[in-house]
Amino acid sequence: MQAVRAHLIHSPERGRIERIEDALVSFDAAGQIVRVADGNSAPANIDLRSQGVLLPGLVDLHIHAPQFPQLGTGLDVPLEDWLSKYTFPLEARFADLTYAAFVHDALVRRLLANGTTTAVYFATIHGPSSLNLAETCLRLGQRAFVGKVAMDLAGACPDYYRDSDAAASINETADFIKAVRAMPGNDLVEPIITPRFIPSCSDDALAGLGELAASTGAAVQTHCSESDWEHGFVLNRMGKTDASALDEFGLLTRRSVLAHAGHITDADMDLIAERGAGIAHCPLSNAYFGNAVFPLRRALAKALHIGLGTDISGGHSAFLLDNARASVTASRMLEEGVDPSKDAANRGVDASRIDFRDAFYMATKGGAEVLDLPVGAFKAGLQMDAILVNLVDDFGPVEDLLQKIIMRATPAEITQTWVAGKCVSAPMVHPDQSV
Ligand SMILES: Nc1nc2[nH]cnc2c(=O)[nH]1
Repeated sequence: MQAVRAHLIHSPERGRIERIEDALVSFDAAGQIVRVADGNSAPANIDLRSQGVLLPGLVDLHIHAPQFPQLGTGLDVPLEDWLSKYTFPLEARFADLTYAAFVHDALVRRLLANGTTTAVYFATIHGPSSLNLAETCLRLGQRAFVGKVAMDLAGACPDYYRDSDAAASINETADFIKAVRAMPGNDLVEPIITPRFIPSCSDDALAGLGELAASTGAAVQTHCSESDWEHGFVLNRMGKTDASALDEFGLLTRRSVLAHAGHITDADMDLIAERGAGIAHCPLSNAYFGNAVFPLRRALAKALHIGLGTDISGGHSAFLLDNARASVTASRMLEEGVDPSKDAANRGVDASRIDFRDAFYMATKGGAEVLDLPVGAFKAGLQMDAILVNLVDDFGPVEDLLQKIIMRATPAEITQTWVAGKCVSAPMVHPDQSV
């Protein structure tokens, strides 16, 4: 048993923030929290009270690992052109395992340093590079879901970057699920079935992957109603929306993560809520590719499971808190409207704003709920996944600390990252002093 003494802030339920001054968090060898008690109730192994405040680790629901090399660039064209101009050529380079391993190592270290304790990844179409990403997460101690990307539709995908046919998409995904589950000592990484999006997959591939989800119980991730083009393309091909088509293919389950979902209808929201599927809200990426602002508050009011995603590299930041604050900003723009030539009364959508409390919940416990993972708060039975935040230039009352962290903390102010009871990143600590 280990015990960490620290000041804590968490949001065990949406809308409720709890600050616990001087707590003792005790956890077992598997990282499971056994007790949260008063700071002086028992001896501590580590005392972090003078070094900042401990928050639950950040849960990033949507990352394209192979797009890390182009982070911050290429956002000058719409989604459909961005894929063929920049993204497919870059992802195709991951056939080279040496290159893939180099990028994966850099990315996972960067995300851990930025406080991402749980990451949901799209890898590439290649089995070996996808498995290398899963191995990298396990080696560096990041909790993760990793998906080998399935995309087989000739004409929609370039010949140099696609699965040879539907059977290859299905069989290679099945092999990948087995390989990840068989990684020695794997208690952190799960495979996730990953049809890229409906436009790049044949009906046969989607149906086969849906059957695989049922037979393996694996989680599912895909893009859903992301942009006008994508939403319209699916309506045209399927005669229905992404959400209802995914449902018919068996791909809309309690274990599904739908990225973006900016154009879902009210009926889609009801269906997603009924299935218990979750949404990865990616406000930075949506500003470039989404053509609209996701009606987040309306979706939260329907009790959908919603967390946040960086969408590296559709979003230009590898720091989830940049998306937390962007979710607040985007909601304010939706509420107020964006076109000053319209009069104020008709400019925006009433009752759309969220604030830092909702953003904090989505970045932590909300993301955990989407994944049905025992993380996201400090409570007996949950895992000890946490970040130590040491805000510099903090002069105000302690009541404002969380708001300041959510709205303006930098990656450098995240000074330790803990996953499953182990400190896996302490970028500001000299190796000689590491815990
Ligand atoms: N943002 C984003 N949307 C997609 N839709 C299909 N592929 C992608 C991708 O790589 N990024």
